[in-house]
This record gives sequence, structure tokens and C-alpha cells, in this order.
Amino acid sequence: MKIGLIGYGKMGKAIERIALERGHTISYKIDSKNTIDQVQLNQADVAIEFTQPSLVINHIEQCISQGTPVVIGTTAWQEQLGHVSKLVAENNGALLHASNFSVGVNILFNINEKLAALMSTHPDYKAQIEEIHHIQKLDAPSGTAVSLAQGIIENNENYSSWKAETGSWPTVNTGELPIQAIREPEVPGTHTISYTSTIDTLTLSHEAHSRDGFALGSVIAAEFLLGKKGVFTMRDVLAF
Ligand SMILES: NC(=O)c1ccc[n+]([C@@H]2O[C@H](COP(=O)([O-])OP(=O)(O)OC[C@H]3O[C@@H](n4cnc5c(N)ncnc54)[C@H](O)[C@@H]3O)[C@@H](O)[C@H]2O)c1
Ligand SMILES: O=C(O)C1=N[C@H](C(=O)O)CCC1
Repeated sequence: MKIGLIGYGKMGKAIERIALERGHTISYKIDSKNTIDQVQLNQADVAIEFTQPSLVINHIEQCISQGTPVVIGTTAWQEQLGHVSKLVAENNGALLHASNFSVGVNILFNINEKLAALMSTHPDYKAQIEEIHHIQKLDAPSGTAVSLAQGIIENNENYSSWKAETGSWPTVNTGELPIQAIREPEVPGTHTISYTSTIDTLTLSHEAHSRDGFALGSVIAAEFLLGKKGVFTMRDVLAF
């Protein structure tokens, strides 16, 4: 398959290596010096986009209007999912998005929802999410942490919204789920969900050892998207 890379930073470079290992070719690499308007997007069978929250909607619009299926890894644009879904439908396009492409995190998403449902009848346990990422990360909290929070809110009647926390002690109101975003050098991504009562603490955690899991998942997603029409997520790829 011919893959176009939109974004050639930490993720773009990891995706290039894994795509070549899986027998794909790279048609183009779009970055700040070779921007999207300088490239004919449909040279690639599928484009994979990992850039920045401020750029991603323009990149989606360009891919969909030019008939190029696109896998979106960039985070922090989910409030525009309605606009994006409409665009894809109007153009009979193909788009797959995920806040986290690693198989391990997608298994965590599934377990998180089941645990949230079990904890719904135990309001003594207070839920909290902590995410740790490298200091270059532009968005906070992480897209993965927001997805985990949504999984809890949809399955646990004690929570109706999430709140980004900066202090070490949560200062939330009733029904708010605190998310702590911590930035430390070189951390690829660590997410922990904890439920704490006066008696004990229950935790679920995922620690990425490198960016390879995100990159591999995005290439598998591109392989899945080829020949399909519509909006998909990693749930469709992994058939959870
Ligand atoms: N979904 C996932 O599994 C997952 C995993 C890791 C990262 N991410 C997300 O992916 C995004 C990128 O992460 P990263 O670590 O590779 O970031 P990065 O800063 O290393 O790379 C960003 C890329 O955007 C490019 N860019 C900057 N200006 C541009 C422009 N005008 N036109 C085109 N490209 C431009 C840069 O050149 C660079 O190639 C972030 O939003 C991050 O949260 C998602
Ligand atoms: O390095 C990043 O940036 C990451 N972003 C995603 C997120 O926001 O959840 C996935 C983990 C790595």
C-alpha cells in the first residue's frame, strides 16, 4: 500500500519505520516545510496524520475533499467530530480516528468501562485519572485520558463530567471526575485510573515503553481503512 505521511515528527518517523517493515511504501512526507497545499494527496492510497491540534481540521478537510482516506492520530479536536462526520458523509469519504492506537490502551478502554459499571454501586470509591507525558506535548489532558473519562462517565452514574486538575489534591465538585496531567522528560505515555475509598485503592494502569505501539496501531488502521467508506475508530479495527 502507498502511505502518505502528514506530519513527520516523533510519530511520523516511527510510522515510516513500521510501515516500511510491513512492506508499504511512503508516497510523501508533509511537515512545516512541505505543507499540505504543496502535495497531491491522492498519490497515496491512505494518508496518516499526526501533527498538531491547530492543523488537523484543515488536514482532514483537504484529504476528504481530495478523496484520500485518512487515519487521524492528532488529539484535541473531538468537539469538531460532528463537522468532520458530516464532511465525510457528504463526500463519501473514509476516515479513522483514535485518541490512542496502541492495542494495550484499547484493551484498557474496554476494561475501564467494565470497571466503571461495577463501581457505579460503590460511591464510596472516588475515581481519578492521571496521565504522564513528555514535556513537548501541546495538549492537556491527553486525548487518551479524555477517552478514559468518557468511558467512566458513560458507565458510572456517580460521574457526569471531567475536570482538569493542576494541584496534587483534587478540588472537584460532586459528579466531577478529576484528571491530573503531569509532564516529565521523555515519557511516551502513562495512564492510570484509580478508585480510592478510606479502606483501599484499586488501580488500572498502562505504561507505553516507546511510541511503537501507537505507530503500529496506526498502520494497521490504515490497512483496515483501505477500500472502506465512512467514519471508523480503533474499536472497529479490533472488533471490541
Ligand atoms: N492517537 C495516538 O495514538 C497518538 C500517539 C502519539 C501522539 N499522538 C498525537 O499526535 C500528534 C503529533 O505527535 P508527535 O509526538 O508526532 O508531535 P511532533 O511535534 O513530534 O510532530 C508534529 C509534526 O507536525 C508537523 N507540522 C508542524 N507544522 C506543520 C504544518 N504547517 N503543516 C504540516 N505539518 C506540520 C511538524 O513538522 C511535525 O512533523 C499530537 O497531537 C499527539 O497528541 C497521538
Ligand atoms: O505523545 C503524545 O502526544 C501522545 N498523545 C496521545 C494522547 O494525547 O493521548 C496518545 C499518547 C501519546
